Amino acid sequence: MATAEQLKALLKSYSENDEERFYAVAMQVAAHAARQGHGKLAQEMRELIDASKAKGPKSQRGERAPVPVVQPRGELAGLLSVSYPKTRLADMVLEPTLRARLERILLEQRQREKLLTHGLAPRRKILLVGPPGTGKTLTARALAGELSQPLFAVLLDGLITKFMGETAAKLRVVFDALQRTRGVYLFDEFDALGSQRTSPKDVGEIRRVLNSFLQFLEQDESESLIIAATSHVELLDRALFRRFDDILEYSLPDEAQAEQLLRARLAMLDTRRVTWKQVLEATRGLSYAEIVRACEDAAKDVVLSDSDEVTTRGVLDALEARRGRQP
Ligand SMILES: Nc1ncnc2c1ncn2[C@@H]1O[C@H](COP(=O)(O)OP(=O)(O)OP(=O)(O)O)[C@@H](O)[C@H]1O
Repeated sequence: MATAEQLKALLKSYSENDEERFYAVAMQVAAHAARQGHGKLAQEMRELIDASKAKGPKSQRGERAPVPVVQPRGELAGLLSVSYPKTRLADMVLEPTLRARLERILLEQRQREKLLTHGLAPRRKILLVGPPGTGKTLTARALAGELSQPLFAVLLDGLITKFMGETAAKLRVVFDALQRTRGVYLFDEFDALGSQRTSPKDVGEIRRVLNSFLQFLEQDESESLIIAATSHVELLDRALFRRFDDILEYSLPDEAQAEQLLRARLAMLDTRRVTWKQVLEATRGLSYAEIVRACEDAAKDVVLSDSDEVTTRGVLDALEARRGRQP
């Protein structure tokens, strides 16, 4: 029989439409069955997998692909990119206070009518701060997924450099869209916009852009959730902070969080012989994103060597290789 972890991984890859992972886990289940002496069952499973694969990717089988409900057009197309994430908060490893605060935002969003009838406004303007790879973008995806709303990523680079001189006008276009189409709007790498007014690099343009942004943010009474994310909180002008309903801080994972992440990402493989203590020590100083990539590398090595057993050495090497890539 498949292990509980394998079943979980199977269900997760199915719900995320990750066909490749689904087949990989299914093959692991078959291998597991074979090792347990259920050769016939294992063979049947492999045949079912091969038959399904032979039909080609599901997305190309003439089945209806999900049709995006909204697609930015015209001027907006260069300013917003839309996606419809299926991510849930439960997919993230989060420090308990942070999880509670995100759940609070969701609760207020879900109960907005109730709050509004009592003259109360739900939290809507959120600032996320913390080092790269700690889940700020993933949070925006999870909030959109939980609320079944589209995620609009604001293309800040385009906004500032491409339309130099017209940036405030472009910002207005974004805020108009935000009013018209309810969704989760992510201003990622927000520091590009909100750099300190006194910074030497800071010429008039950035200051004007920042001021317009602050004004738009303040005036905005839409139903959309506005999320600004930055890895450089020190670059932000303090004046920005009071315009947000909530400021959430992200940090690198501690050992318990790293373990949760590693176990979840290696769930489709056999990790029974891994010495977690040693592995966890090696995760120190790495971000969630780096640990996830190390898991992918370690898992690929296992699969490519026709095994399903993760070794301590394998994970340590993958983590070390990721650390080597740090700037
Ligand atoms: N808290 C987390 N729980 C689970 N996975 C995570 C978490 N944080 C990051 N990841 C993994 O790392 C990837 C990159 O994370 P994300 O883009 O959200 O980081 P970020 O904080 O927005 O970084 P940046 O500042 O570089 O944009 C995610 O897609 C996910 O695979």
